[in-house]
Amino acid sequence: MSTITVDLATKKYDVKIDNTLHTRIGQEISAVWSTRKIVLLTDNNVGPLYLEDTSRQLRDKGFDVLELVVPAGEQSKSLSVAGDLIGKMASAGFTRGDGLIALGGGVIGDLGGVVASLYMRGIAFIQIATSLTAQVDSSVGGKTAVNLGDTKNIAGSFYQPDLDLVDVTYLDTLTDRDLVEGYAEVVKTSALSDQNFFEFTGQIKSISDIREHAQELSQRAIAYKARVVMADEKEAGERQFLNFGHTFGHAIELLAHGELRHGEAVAIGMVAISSRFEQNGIMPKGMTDELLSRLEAVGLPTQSEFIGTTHFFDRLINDKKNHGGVLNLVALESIGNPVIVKKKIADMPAFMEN
Ligand SMILES: NC(=O)c1ccc[n+]([C@@H]2O[C@H](COP(=O)([O-])OP(=O)(O)OC[C@H]3O[C@@H](n4cnc5c(N)ncnc54)[C@H](O)[C@@H]3O)[C@@H](O)[C@H]2O)c1
Ligand SMILES: O=C(O)C(=O)C[C@@H](O)[C@H](O)[C@H](O)COP(=O)(O)O
Ligand SMILES: [Zn+2]
Repeated sequence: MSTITVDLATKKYDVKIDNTLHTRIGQEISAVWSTRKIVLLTDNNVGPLYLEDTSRQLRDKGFDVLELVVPAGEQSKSLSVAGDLIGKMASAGFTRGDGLIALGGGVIGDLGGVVASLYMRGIAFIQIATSLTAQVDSSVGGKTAVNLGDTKNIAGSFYQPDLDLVDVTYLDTLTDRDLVEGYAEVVKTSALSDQNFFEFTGQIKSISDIREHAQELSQRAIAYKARVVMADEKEAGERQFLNFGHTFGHAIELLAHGELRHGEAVAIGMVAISSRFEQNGIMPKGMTDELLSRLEAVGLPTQSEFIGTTHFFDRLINDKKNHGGVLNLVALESIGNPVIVKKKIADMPAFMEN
């Protein structure tokens, strides 16, 4: 088992990575939580696969489990779904000393984090990450959020879990499309992190390579993300780097109205911003091709007809790196050396053309 500790000013928790954790859920959770009422939140894809066994393990340790299941997919990251869950918890008599466990991918983690942070102004929270996106990225670092209309992650909080369990065995039941989506975040992290990690993603040539190396990819991605989050929990500075490809990615994700997964949109966003910065001399020649080869090797999309449209530019205003009409865009001076480049939103159409 490998353990990466996220040590923050007000909270310290472990991310445990091991392929036997799914058999030891009760043991791992009872080691950090006293017996209490628990919401076990999942979606209707993960539920039929893992809810019964997870619930049983928790009950065997004396926890009182309320299973709550939402429809799978981004649509469940909404204030109305969060409100519905909070209502169900209140009806079931949940109190401040109780807890919520998110058993699922990034949607369940982000939604569960919002609910845990709002219920009675905050109850204890644990993540069991079942998708690659959740394992390599979303379950670590405490960003929680729901979407509102056509704005992505607009309502949320920084709310750290007490424990994060990452077991790659769960990926056996994940579809290739959902696996590959998560891999886009791994490519992102490897480029931000260091040459050695970037060379490692350069050796991943197929979906079966991702599956074979999932645990090492997770360990490396989590180690990098944990370091960044420990240095800048609330995204005042270097945590913005984790948003590489996301300013364009989130805009494309929304304009695609559910046709693109988050990671797919991020793949397109990384390529689009890199090729602009490469042409402007901010990123070195050849780096966009390096990213492209990694993304294309596993079949990720790398282009979108939405880029450069009026709707696309309109969406940039909701980026959290928009400070008074100036965007903090993430570029890479070299692998392992991300930088922030400031651009006025009003100048973005010209930036994309020249
Ligand atoms: N908080 C963060 O730091 C952060 C980071 C990255 C992404 N995100 C968010 O995460 C979301 C994307 O995450 P995702 O790709 O995990 O999406 P998701 O949670 O929708 O999971 C993708 C699909 O896989 C299914 N699934 C999950 N685990 C499974 C398993 N083990 N077996 C079978 N099916 C399984 C889900 O039911 C869903 O249909 C987006 O909303 C994105 O904005 C958040
Ligand atoms: O953890 C972070 O910080 C990230 O930015 C990770 C991203 O991969 C993730 O998609 C995040 O949810 C984006 O957040 P937002 O602040 O741009 O909404
Ligand atoms: Zn992301």
